[in-house]
Amino acid sequence: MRRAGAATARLAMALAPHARCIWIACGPGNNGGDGFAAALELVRRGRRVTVTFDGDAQRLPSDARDAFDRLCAAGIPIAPEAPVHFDLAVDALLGLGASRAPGGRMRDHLRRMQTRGAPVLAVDLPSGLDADTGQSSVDPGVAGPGLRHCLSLLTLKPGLFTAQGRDAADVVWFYDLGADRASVPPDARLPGRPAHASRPHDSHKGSFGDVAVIGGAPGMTGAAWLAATAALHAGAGRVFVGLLDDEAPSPAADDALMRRNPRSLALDRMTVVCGCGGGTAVDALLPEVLSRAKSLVLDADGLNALGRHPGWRELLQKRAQAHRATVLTPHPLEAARLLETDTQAVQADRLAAASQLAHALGCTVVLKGSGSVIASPDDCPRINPTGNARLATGGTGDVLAGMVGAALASGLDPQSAATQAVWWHGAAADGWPADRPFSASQLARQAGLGLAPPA
Ligand SMILES: NC(=O)C1=CN([C@@H]2O[C@H](COP(=O)(O)OP(=O)(O)OC[C@H]3O[C@@H](n4cnc5c(N)ncnc54)[C@H](O)[C@@H]3O)[C@@H](O)[C@H]2O)[C@@H](O)CC1
Ligand SMILES: Nc1ncnc2c1ncn2[C@@H]1O[C@H](COP(=O)(O)OP(=O)(O)O)[C@@H](O)[C@H]1O
Repeated sequence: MRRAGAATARLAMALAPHARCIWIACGPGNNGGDGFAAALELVRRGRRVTVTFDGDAQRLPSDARDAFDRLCAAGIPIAPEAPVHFDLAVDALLGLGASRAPGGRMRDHLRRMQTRGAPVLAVDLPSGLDADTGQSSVDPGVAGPGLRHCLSLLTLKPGLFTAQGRDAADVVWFYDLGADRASVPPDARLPGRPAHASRPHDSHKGSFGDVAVIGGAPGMTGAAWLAATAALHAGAGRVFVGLLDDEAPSPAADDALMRRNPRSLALDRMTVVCGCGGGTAVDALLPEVLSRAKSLVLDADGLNALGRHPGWRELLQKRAQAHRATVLTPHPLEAARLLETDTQAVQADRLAAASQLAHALGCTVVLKGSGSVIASPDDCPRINPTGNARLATGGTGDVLAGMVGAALASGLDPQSAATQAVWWHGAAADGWPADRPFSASQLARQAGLGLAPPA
């Protein structure tokens, strides 16, 4: 606890070096104890603190009680009220032990921290955030840049990076408390920037694979063109578009895209991206696609078709037995349909939902949304750390499907292809110039990414 307190104090001083008042809001458990220890350290270093305590000193766990006693012995009072002005707030109300939504004075304190415009540093976890799932019992609201920080102790928690976690925690710092946890298996991994490998000079378009996009039913052809454009810009060798609307004209998209009758495609030799704007028309082709595609990305209406025809899931299992790569890219509603549940249940535990689907269907699953989860049957799930709410606009999922297709076509295994494509897709949105309008069609042309070529 002393180490946690000292680390919190150091970070507080770095975040607000000229703070005239640091408010430390302490709760009834060891998270509060970390707050007491931080307050003591800050006072030792000459900082002015106001400490509030929402709990009962007689019922503090022993380490927290020690820290509380040391604070009292140093003559640091517990303030009856939160300060009117503060330059930094330290949220040490609830950490891992939060068992219900904060109420009463604790809730008022959290609201005060969120609305005063001063930065907030949460110790270990933002109060009310579930460490495993990223569900928050407190509305995290929206904060400006640099206003929310979380110092995660001992381990990084999955909930900081998915669902509501990214809004609640925002900037995540990590201190391992000096403990060696190398032997503890992780619940999830955070992928870093994928390796940037250059293409060998001695390569040709056949070296990077063929992608065929099958989708684009009447009125929805744009989705298929978006996926195809993204696949092309992401580096696929050749990209074919098999529209389900025979009559639709080809837009003035990239000239390099090749239009084909979807029934004439050599599926066995291609990476097929199926479902983008497919409507129910995709149903007529899906069994053949599932049976024959060399590798497959199933998105949108392809996933919905699978929900309507549970018998076709067997074809996915057969693909797995034949070691044919398959990646499903559901958003939470599509995942809910496949799991026969609702969106709320999927969002309540995104890691579990993605893993359950991956196991049930024997393929890699990308559960999209803030902190996309990538799960494969026999691998630790990944939580993608890139991306932002710019992506919350129509068509960006089609772009992702095309990017995953290009990555698979280049020879990457499904888990790596999905992880790398999701990473670059998010990174493109993160690096988007503030003065440039964002749209899925613009994004599709930025899909040129650092996808590593096959080993
Ligand atoms: N190995 C560890 O577990 C470590 C724990 N540390 C700290 O200890 C924290 C966990 O401590 P605790 O397990 O004591 O848990 P917390 O400090 O999160 O709180 C648990 C207490 O809060 C009460 N409580 C739960 N929900 C409440 C609500 N909504 N309103 C009011 N009271 C509520 C519980 O009845 C219990 O008394 C970590 O988050 C971290 O800050 C760190 O010092 C580092 C090491
Ligand atoms: N708030 C957000 N933060 C990060 N990524 C997001 C956010 N909203 C959407 N995305 C990403 O944008 C894409 C949207 O996909 P999807 O919902 O299928 O849209 P569409 O069907 O319109 O193409 C996904 O990759 C998703 O992860």
